[in-house]
Amino acid sequence: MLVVGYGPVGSVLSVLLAQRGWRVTVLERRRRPYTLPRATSFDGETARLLAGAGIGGELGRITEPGTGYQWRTADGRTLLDIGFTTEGRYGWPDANTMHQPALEELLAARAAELPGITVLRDSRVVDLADGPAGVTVTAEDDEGVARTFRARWVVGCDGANSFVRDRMGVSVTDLGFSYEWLLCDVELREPRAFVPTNVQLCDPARPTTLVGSGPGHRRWEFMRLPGERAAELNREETAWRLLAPFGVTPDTARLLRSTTYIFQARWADEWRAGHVLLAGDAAHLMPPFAGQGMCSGVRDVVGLAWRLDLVLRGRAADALLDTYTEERKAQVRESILASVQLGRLICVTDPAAAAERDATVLANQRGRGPGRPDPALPVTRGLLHRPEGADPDTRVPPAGEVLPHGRLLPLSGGAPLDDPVRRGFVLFAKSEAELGLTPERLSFLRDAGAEVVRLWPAGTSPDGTGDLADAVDADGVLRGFLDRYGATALLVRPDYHVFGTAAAAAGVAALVDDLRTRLTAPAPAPAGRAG
Ligand SMILES: O=C(O)/C=C/c1cccc(O)c1
Repeated sequence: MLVVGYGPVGSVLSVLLAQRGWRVTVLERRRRPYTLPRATSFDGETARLLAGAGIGGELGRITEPGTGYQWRTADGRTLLDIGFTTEGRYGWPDANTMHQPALEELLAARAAELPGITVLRDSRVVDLADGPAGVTVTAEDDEGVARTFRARWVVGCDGANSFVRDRMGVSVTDLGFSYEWLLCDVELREPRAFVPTNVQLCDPARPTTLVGSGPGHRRWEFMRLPGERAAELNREETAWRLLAPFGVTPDTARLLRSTTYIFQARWADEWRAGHVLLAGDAAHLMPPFAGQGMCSGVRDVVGLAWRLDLVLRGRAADALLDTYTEERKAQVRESILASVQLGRLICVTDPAAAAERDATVLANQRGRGPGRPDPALPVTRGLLHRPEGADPDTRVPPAGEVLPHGRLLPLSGGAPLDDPVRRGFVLFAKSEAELGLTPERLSFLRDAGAEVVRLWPAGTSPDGTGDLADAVDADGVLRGFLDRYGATALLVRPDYHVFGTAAAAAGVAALVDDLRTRLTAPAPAPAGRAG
């Protein structure tokens, strides 16, 4: 496996593959880790996915939970007020602010613990050729010395200006929604409270964003006004002048960086061409207003890692990788559209248009403003179970939904068990459910790396084997989820999206058989596929 790019997305992918026993070479063009922040936070579902990369124990140290996200008019009225909880649906705070270099350090340390990951810095990919058996990649160092690599699969996590994407020759859909902002990252010299953590000042005189970015760090973002020159904004004096009204001066803060950045709203139309795949910013870019850029990249590689693992182990056909583009592109498109919608409300510099926006939002408000998109969007197409007779283009809930976090306790009591979903597919079934799984179906599940976990009601202490196959659903979350859908069993994918549910033994058999069919189905027809 070869990964191009060693930002958070490339490192999470490398770790997830190495955890599954694969050798991964990473080619990174920078000589040294990039020490400046880009993303400032990740949501609770992304935190759970990052924990799956083995850094859950350390996330609390490098993050600070966000308390909320408030939008204010120029005269201080509240347009939107979203509270974040520290006990989110996915077992982590809803919003986790961070200093990105700290996250990257954590991931690099995790990668170093694992055998199988080789990170080659100062390696700029200059050529890439796909063939029937795999990909040949050439990289050059700063002196122009070239090295050639061969890999069965290559994943381009090489950012907005992705070489891999360009070489794949895929088209890009660009919504043309783009503004330039000045980003000022500061380290505060003294602790200071900001309530809520994230604020949008919807002032047409200067749309401004204030966000937390991890312990001791914050970011201010200032929109470039019509007629204002980027070169003027890019001066350090400008940053200090704009920060001063917020009490941020050289006496109170250190300016880590100030730079302008033009956000965009676009996605690659194909994320796979033959043995080459895309993830993260190489595949999509979005405005920052819902805090979903990096989170989407992490979701990409979580969805990719388990698919690649099954394909590499010969348990799934290559065609499974086409469901990656199908699912992720649809999800990311929703996140981009939602972020653009927020951006259209924020990036307003005409006072009359701003007054009209304020009046409209306030009139419609009744406690609700323009909503933050639910970060954990369901998968709506791709690798999902559809009961017999169901419309093949329609999702049947809860298929596709993201499973909430449920604490599992060992039958003998004691500390919660490690989350089994991190390791692969899991068939969760109520302890009293008749599963009727034949040895042949059980053997398919085992070969696919799937576990079967019988869920006992909270408060019970039944006799059992005491292993992971039996667990107490400590807070009733998972059994409650099953009850909501009238199900006795559910098959969840390694990315926590529900594959499907069943209400009786026949349904469980159908669920397992459908998974097998979908994993092993060959690609329909090669026509029209690049690569
Ligand atoms: O986490 C959120 O909901 C929003 C984060 C955000 C908003 C605006 C600009 C940013 O850089 C981050």
